[in-house]
Amino acid sequence: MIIKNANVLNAEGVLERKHIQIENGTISAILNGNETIAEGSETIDAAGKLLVPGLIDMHVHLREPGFEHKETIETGSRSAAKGGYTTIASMPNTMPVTDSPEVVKLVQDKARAAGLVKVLPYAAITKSQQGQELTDFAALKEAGAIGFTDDGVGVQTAQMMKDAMSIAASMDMPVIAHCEDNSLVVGAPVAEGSFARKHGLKGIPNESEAIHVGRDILLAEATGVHYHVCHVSTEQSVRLIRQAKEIGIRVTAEVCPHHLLLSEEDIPGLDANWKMNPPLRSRRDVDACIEALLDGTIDIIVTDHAPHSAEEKAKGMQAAPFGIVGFETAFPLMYTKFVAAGKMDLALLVKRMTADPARVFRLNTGVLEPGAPADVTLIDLETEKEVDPETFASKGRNTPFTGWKLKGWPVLTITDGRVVWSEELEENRKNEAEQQA
Ligand SMILES: NC(=O)N[C@@H](CC(=O)O)C(=O)O
Ligand SMILES: [Zn+2]
Repeated sequence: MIIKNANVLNAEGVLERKHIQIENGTISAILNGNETIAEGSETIDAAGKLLVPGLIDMHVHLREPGFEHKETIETGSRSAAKGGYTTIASMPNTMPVTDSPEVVKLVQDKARAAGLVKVLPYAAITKSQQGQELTDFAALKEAGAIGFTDDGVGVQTAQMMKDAMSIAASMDMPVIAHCEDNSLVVGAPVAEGSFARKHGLKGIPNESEAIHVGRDILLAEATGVHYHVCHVSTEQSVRLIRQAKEIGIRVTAEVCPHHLLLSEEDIPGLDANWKMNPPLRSRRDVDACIEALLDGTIDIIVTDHAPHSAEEKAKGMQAAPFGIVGFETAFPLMYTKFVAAGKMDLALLVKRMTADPARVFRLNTGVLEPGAPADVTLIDLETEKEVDPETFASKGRNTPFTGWKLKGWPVLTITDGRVVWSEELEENRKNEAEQQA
């Protein structure tokens, strides 16, 4: 396969016209755009499109097994591919929880059957994510888990976290933490602040996140583990991570587009499509997260794709589950609101969604070079479209970004040399499904 005339970022972050040659699922050559090429059996003309390494999302919820009404591994994979992702890491808060080799294998098997993107499973730190008893780390690593996390809940006791980190360190595995001290939260659906006060709701304080970040940084220092902080949302967490990095503690961190783009002041009313954990916080927190992403304190961008059904979200701000979908809006949001708005270089945005996650989690993808897997995404930086949840490939429609006018839409996604998403492919798939019905 040849992808010709693509715009590719060079090492200096400047766009150059290139032809990408793919053989047996691998990038075999990257040729200068003015070279004439022998066209292969399959040629894709990418003229005018940006070609980047397939995007990598290290924090996603695919809901299978157990919550297939929200999403399945297949629908989640398709949503990811449509969003330009070729590698995603799935969180273990399924039912049963991904706390045994059997569930790790089930996730891998379903992902392979879907055959769209690479799904890297995380396994739970504690059995059923109850915080009481550690899982069998060795067996889970052996089964293919790439790290340990109880995402969805914080590990409440320091001793449990320290034990988890000691074992993970001894087997060279990372610990990934959802940072939340439950004693500071109790039943609050939104952040502490003006929105909570206005609507008479309990508030989630910044300390509930940052207190775990601080505790865990000390434990990471003591154990030497690679400690990765999930969905950073507070100024205080940023400060602690920055200091820890300065003194050489092995900490990395992620942030979600919604925590870079929305504050509590933007929440229009009691609509649960604006309810997620961590919650939307103050403008100061948003600004701190942006600064941290730009200066490298925060290493990577993740979506925390968290689909829920419309019925569940209709229960209202207090009762609805936390979470919003993310795959299909992440790149257009970040491109339009940061790159096109002149606040971030295109090369840095792409790096935070490809090479940086690959570096942090030691993946063999995320770069465009001969010998690398042919995981690539073509992006249209010109066409403006409105976010319309009805068009999502995800089962989830829960997004606060409905109606936003964005550019930077992925148009073609290739995993291991195979086109896994394009409009044409999608049309064909729908037609076939209709004929079968
Ligand atoms: N982020 C969310 O709001 N929800 C996630 C859990 C999580 O990532 O904490 C979910 O599983 O729904
Ligand atoms: Zn979480």
